[in-house]
Amino acid sequence: MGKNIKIFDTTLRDGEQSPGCSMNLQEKIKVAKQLELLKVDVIEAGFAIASQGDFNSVKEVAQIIKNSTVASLARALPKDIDYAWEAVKYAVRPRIHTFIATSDIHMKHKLKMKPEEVIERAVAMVKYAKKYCEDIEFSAEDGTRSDPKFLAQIYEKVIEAGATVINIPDTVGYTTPEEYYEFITKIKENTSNIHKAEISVHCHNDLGLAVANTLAAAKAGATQFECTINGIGERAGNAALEEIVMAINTRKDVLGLECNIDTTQIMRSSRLLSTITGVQVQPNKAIVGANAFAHESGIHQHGVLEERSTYEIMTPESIGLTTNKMVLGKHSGRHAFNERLKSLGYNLSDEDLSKAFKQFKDLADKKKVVYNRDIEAIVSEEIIEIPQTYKLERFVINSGNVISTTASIALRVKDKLIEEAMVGDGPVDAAFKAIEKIVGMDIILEDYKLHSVTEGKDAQGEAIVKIKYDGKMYRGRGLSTDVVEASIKAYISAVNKMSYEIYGKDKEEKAS
Ligand SMILES: CC(=O)SCCNC(=O)CCNC(=O)[C@H](O)C(C)(C)COP(=O)(O)OP(=O)(O)OC[C@H]1O[C@@H](n2cnc3c(N)ncnc32)[C@H](O)[C@@H]1OP(=O)(O)O
Ligand SMILES: CC(C)C(=O)C(=O)O
Repeated sequence: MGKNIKIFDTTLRDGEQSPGCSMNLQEKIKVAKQLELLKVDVIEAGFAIASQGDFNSVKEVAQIIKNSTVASLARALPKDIDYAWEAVKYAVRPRIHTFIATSDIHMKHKLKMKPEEVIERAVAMVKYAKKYCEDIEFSAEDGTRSDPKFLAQIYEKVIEAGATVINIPDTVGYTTPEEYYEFITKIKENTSNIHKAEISVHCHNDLGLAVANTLAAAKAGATQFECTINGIGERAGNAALEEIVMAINTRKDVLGLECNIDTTQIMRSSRLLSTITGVQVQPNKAIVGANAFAHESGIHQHGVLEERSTYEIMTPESIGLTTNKMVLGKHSGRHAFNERLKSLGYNLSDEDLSKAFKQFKDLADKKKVVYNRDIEAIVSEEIIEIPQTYKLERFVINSGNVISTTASIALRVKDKLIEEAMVGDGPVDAAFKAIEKIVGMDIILEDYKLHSVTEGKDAQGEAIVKIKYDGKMYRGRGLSTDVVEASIKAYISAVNKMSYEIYGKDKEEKAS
């Protein structure tokens, strides 16, 4: 059994302070319901005095949420506390969270208050809030840049006044894990009644240390972690809930912690928030980024296919994903490629697999990601058993809006290289004419279609060509990121079918 950590989610308050992340009432309710499903211990639903909208949101969330404590932030001012209470009083478990800055820089320049006045105000406001509500959290804003002796004094007094939770925030994301651990330890040593309150930490990510600092604080005795979904929040954001929680669960052995979160709701929570705010998480974001459970390199893919734990320290299922992702690209290997083929219903012989794999690698050199449709296209080309009587050796297109288009095509027919150049109405027409000349037969082009088989600028173009000869129709298909090449390949593929049909097995001799 590890030490139980309470998860205090402030997505709806500090998270909403992220530029571009404000949410309306309905959106806040949706997020709050999801946070309840996630089983967070505390939902900080807003800053009730900030606006009528924030007040209404905190109040509605307080009315709806049954299983989590619902808190509102309040400055150390009676009017703020009145608003906070008016909004949270409907909750099954209401909390007023009041704060005042304690660093010299904030007291002098922002509050314009002396340290004694700050202590006096903090105590008075905790007492004021306590008249309304049993559960009072007190935060010393800019805690980590405050004098720890002064902090110990203020915490001692607010606990005496009735604070049930004391928060030691790293408001500007300034501390480091070891320093934070020592800082909290010092405060504990100098606050005689600290055992009567829960110690909370609230870390910002200005140096990218928010999660590390939060976890280090647990060692010093913190039992409440403040965090947000996707790590949103003021400036560089807050400690990310999903990272904290998965660290707790995955490294129980070293951290010795546990929490009540239903981790299978993590992905859903992350996506809901992104959908609502329109702010997507970066692909390489820990836990919830699109690449967090994706493998592209052959060596990794092979390892994961053999045994997932070779490269996955947690399962995708544990955060609510159905599966990991094998991304096929230029770093992928044969194992992953073959696995994908099998999942697509193809069981290729070793020889066919080698051919298809070579084509796949060639394609992957040109495209960032190779999709299932690309693979299907490659395989259906590879497994065609029609002999390649005519093979494309090279082509050159000379085109422009002030010259006639010329296509020069070189085809290998057995051991001969035959090259022809023709003028046409555009590159495809010219190329088809040049091929027809090489083949030396009166071929009728019945149909020609071109479309993209995958997405993006680097999509593969698929050309379908239907030719007619002697009353019979032959269909060919060509693929390439270059649409002219796709068209030429399609035409040659149709010609090869025609040639096979006409000349039979000794077609190569006859055709040449
Ligand atoms: C670290 C944090 O994340 S703290 C939370 C930050 N979040 C927000 O500020 C979002 C919501 N804020 C707001 O909507 C507004 O700032 C309000 C409604 C709270 C206050 O608005 P205004 O009255 O217009 O004041 P304004 O924001 O310009 O200035 C802040 C005032 O609060 C005072 N103040 C700041 N913190 C505290 C505090 N903890 N306790 C008491 N007073 C405080 C400042 O000294 C300043 O006082 P002054 O107006 O007498 O000079
Ligand atoms: C109000 C406090 C907890 C805060 O948001 C901070 O210090 O960053």
